[in-house]
Amino acid sequence: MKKIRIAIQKSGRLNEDSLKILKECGISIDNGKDQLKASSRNFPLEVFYLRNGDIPQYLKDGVIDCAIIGENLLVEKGQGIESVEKLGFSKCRVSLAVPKTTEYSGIEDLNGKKIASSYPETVRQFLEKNEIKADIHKISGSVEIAPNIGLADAIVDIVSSGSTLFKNNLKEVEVLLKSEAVLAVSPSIDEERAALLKQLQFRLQSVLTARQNKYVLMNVPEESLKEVIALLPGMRSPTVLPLAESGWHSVHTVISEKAFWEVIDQLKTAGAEGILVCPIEKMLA
Ligand SMILES: Nc1ncnc2c1ncn2[C@@H]1O[C@H](COP(=O)(O)OP(=O)(O)OP(=O)(O)O)[C@@H](O)[C@H]1O
Ligand SMILES: O=P(O)(O)OC[C@H]1O[C@H](OP(=O)(O)OP(=O)(O)O)[C@H](O)[C@@H]1O
Ligand SMILES: [Mg+2]
Repeated sequence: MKKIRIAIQKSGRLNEDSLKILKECGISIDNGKDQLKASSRNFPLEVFYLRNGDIPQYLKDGVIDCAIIGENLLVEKGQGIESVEKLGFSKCRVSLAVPKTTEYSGIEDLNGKKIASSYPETVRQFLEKNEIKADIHKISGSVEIAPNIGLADAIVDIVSSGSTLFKNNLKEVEVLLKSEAVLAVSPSIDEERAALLKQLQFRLQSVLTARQNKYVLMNVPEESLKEVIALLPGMRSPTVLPLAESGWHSVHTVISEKAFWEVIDQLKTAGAEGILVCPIEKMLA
């Protein structure tokens, strides 16, 4: 039986969360230190530990079937590679920044300027779309230093908290794209492995949905029951069980975390007490 070959980043921003999500999918990986390839004991899967930046080419060549990579790389190097699942971690944006002291009134200001970036293709597409003629200077790291040493007038790089820009006296003026970790698939995946990919996706979806939802339990007096149930944006409808003390009920439901914080005060006002919020491990459609 064939195994599906998945690439994850060897070390860096994506490594830990990629291994974590596979583990939550119930996939155990025999992971020796400094190993570049490992197999799963309980799922027909082989893991290849590679540089994030090299992964799109491996996918195109068909030597791996799928990978967890930053979505931004698909714009840079991923023509023909499909992203089949957003994974919700490593959220960032690719932005253009200029020195704080530069007066910036709009994209036209970039005409004739020099832009340093590790993502030249992303910059090229952005300039072409906006009909700007500027020089692109490719550097592979420490991009934020470029304007300070006179190498460029602007930079395009990844921004998350913005603290690297801040420390280098730069300001973010354009967001080129937003990114998060995704499951990307080789255009030449075969049928047998595509079926395994579907199984993997099903597991990933159940983990991702579970992460976004909470199991909520609360005690509700008889007179508040109708009002509380009306407030709950549940899946189908909540479970209502009697408490040992008469006139009281235990109400159980699943709520998306965001929605929960919106209704919590209303639930308390309506008479709900002893509200417990528990994580869900898996949620199957
Ligand atoms: N500061 C950040 N916050 C959130 N996500 C980030 C941040 N920096 C990068 N990322 C995301 O994580 C991915 C991997 O970034 P990282 O810097 O670890 O690797 P890389 O520079 O692409 O390197 P390599 O090719 O060496 O593996 C990026 O493509 C991007 O999608
Ligand atoms: O907005 P912030 O939260 O400051 O994050 C942005 C920084 O994070 C990334 O670098 P990373 O730390 O991955 O180092 P690298 O350049 O060695 O990849 C990116 O290249 C920025 O420099
Ligand atoms: Mg980086």
